[in-house]
Amino acid sequence: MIVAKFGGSSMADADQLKKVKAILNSDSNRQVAVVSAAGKGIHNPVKLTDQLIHIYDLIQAGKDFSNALNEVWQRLDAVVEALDLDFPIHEELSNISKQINQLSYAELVSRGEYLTAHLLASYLKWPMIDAADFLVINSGQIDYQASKQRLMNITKHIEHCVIPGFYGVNAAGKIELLPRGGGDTSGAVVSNLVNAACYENWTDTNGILAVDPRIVDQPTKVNILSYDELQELSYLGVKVFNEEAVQPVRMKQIPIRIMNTNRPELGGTFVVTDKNSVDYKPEVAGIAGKQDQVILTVKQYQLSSHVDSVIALIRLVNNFHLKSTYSLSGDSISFVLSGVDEQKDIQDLVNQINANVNPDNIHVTERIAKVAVVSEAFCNRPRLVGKMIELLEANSIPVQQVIQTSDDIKVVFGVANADYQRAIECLYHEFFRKANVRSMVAVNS
Ligand SMILES: Nc1ncnc2c1ncn2[C@@H]1O[C@H](COP(=O)(O)OP(=O)(O)O)[C@@H](O)[C@H]1O
Ligand SMILES: N[C@@H](CC(=O)OP(=O)(O)O)C(=O)O
Repeated sequence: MIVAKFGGSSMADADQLKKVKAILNSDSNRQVAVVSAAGKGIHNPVKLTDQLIHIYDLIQAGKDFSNALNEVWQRLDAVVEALDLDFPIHEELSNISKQINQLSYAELVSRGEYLTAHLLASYLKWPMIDAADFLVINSGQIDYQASKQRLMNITKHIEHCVIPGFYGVNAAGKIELLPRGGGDTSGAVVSNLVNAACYENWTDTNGILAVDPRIVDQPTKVNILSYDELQELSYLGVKVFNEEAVQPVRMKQIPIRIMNTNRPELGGTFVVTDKNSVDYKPEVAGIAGKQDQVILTVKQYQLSSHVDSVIALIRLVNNFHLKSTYSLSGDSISFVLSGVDEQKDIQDLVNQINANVNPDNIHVTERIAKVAVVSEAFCNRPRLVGKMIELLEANSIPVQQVIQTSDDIKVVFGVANADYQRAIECLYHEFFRKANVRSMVAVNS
């Protein structure tokens, strides 16, 4: 059995739903479709989820929300009309309208996936199984045992179904949302619950691309990834696959395929349980990054042997809820921090470190971009990092910091914000464009 998750871009309008139907019908193993709320598309510049959040905000502010609500209704109605569905959309919408002032944030926002799933189910003539009837989420944690039991009870005699992603139900019986982008996690959890042979994730790019397509025009697609590589790239912000969606499928060693709903023939990115079983292994799996990072280096004589100080430092950084990567050497620890909005934050953190750990020295470098290269090859190609630094410096991009994680899967280079784009282009050119030419020459000779 294949679980196919379709992201918002695949559910954006009637034309997209036609493509989804063709994909599902082209393989009889695709028995479960997990869907996100209608996303951005040619006719709709705003995601349905964001439209519903806007309505909730208007209600809370006591403002008129009738126009915003009308836009949502028209959008959904247009799909029903175009596909000639017999789903009672007006009844559903008027039920929601009647109680809209009493709905919680999660109840209102989850109606995006709920209604979108109903539209697809009606189009396919498959049953729709509401995630609120089986997916148990307590404070963000999935209860696999309870969810499996409930799902098995519902699906005993069902061959196909459509399931809305992004939400479930908590112990108190209330709708609970996953974090934004959580549709990927729903698809992964359902794959786990039904022991899927494959988890397909359908989106609007040709798979995982070697770099963000907003930085490099039409980057090459990555054909094969390991779970670790995918997890790292997702953690680094490769938006196409949610970081939290890796673990549920990894637990059961279910392969993942990330594919383009608009170009299914391209085959997408395949995430395999054992990358060693595959012949073609490029040096680098992907490149990702972010600007406006802060590097915080704390120096103290023989720091690495003072475990209490190291733990205290990590805890202090965590208390600030900043996303961080760190590397520890004999006398110092360096953190690359994301999400530092205010100068005040960093000063508070420095003050707390001084008060609690009293180190020899603290050094802060701001306006840094992190450029992260993900590759399983780092562990057996130790000179690869040096080659990358030489390449950047030969292109007049000074590398201010290098952090290599202890699992040898990722190297993060700190460069000036102004050099961000060029650093990514330069690494991409060397490890993907030139590598492609090299492999073509090898094949042809
Ligand atoms: N390395 C990358 N590979 C593929 N897509 C990426 C990458 N980095 C950023 N993206 C962006 O992620 C988007 C897809 O993610 P998302 O909007 O969540 O899709 P969906 O609506 O299908 O769930 C792409 O349109 C692309 O702009
Ligand atoms: N609709 C939700 C959940 C989701 O995963 O959407 P998408 O698959 O379009 O990223 C959101 O916008 O966050």
